Amino acid sequence: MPDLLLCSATAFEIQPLRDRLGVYGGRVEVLITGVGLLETAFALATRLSEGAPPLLLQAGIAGCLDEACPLASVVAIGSDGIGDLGVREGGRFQSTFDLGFGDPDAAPWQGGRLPNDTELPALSGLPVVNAVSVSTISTNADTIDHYRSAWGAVAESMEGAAFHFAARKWSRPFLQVRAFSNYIGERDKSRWQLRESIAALDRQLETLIPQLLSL
Ligand SMILES: O=C(O)c1cccc(C(=O)CC[C@H]2O[C@@H](n3cnc4c(=O)[nH]cnc43)[C@H](O)[C@@H]2O)c1
Repeated sequence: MPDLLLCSATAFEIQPLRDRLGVYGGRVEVLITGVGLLETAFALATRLSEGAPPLLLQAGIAGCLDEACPLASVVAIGSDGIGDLGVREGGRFQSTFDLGFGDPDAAPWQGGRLPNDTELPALSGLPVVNAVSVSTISTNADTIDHYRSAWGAVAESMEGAAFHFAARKWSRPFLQVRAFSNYIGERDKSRWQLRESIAALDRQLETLIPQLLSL
């Protein structure tokens, strides 16, 4: 059994680390979950039901909702949730919880959110920000404003909430780290910093993983 399960949506996002995985002598297992909440939830449930490692880490790129945060900077996620599960009607978004489906405080939910209330975000030494997970990448200004105001979101990904949900269900210490590849709503891919964000993520993982393995 490894000491740490490192998951990422795609192999590409953590390729530099995968190339040197041997340095951890079998203590770190990599799980490539696939893109999006559904694939991530299924991959994690399948893997964790075979025996959950004592520490869970998710790493990847993300969109950034705050232009004060530089691209290629790396953050730890304090809280995540599903941003687009519900209905948008008359310019107003209502979540499935708002519509009366499910209990927003039934575990692993807490107020309809999936906070990381372990010590790991703070221990990482990274800026801790809130995130929102979506199935449709945001390009609409009203939607982006809603994620900023209702969620306090600074990061947008397509898998974080599935990871927080699974980790909270299995009661394992967990940490989600994200490097900003783009500002959300930016459609000009030449302005994205994919290569730079993956390199920055890798530099953080290089110090973070030994730190987590020493806990
Ligand atoms: O083609 C596009 O417009 C496009 C926009 C955002 C992301 C992609 C990807 O193919 C990457 C998917 C991957 O990266 C994470 N990610 C990165 N930026 C964002 C974002 O602005 N909003 C949501 N997710 C983002 C995501 O977690 C995926 O795993 C293509």
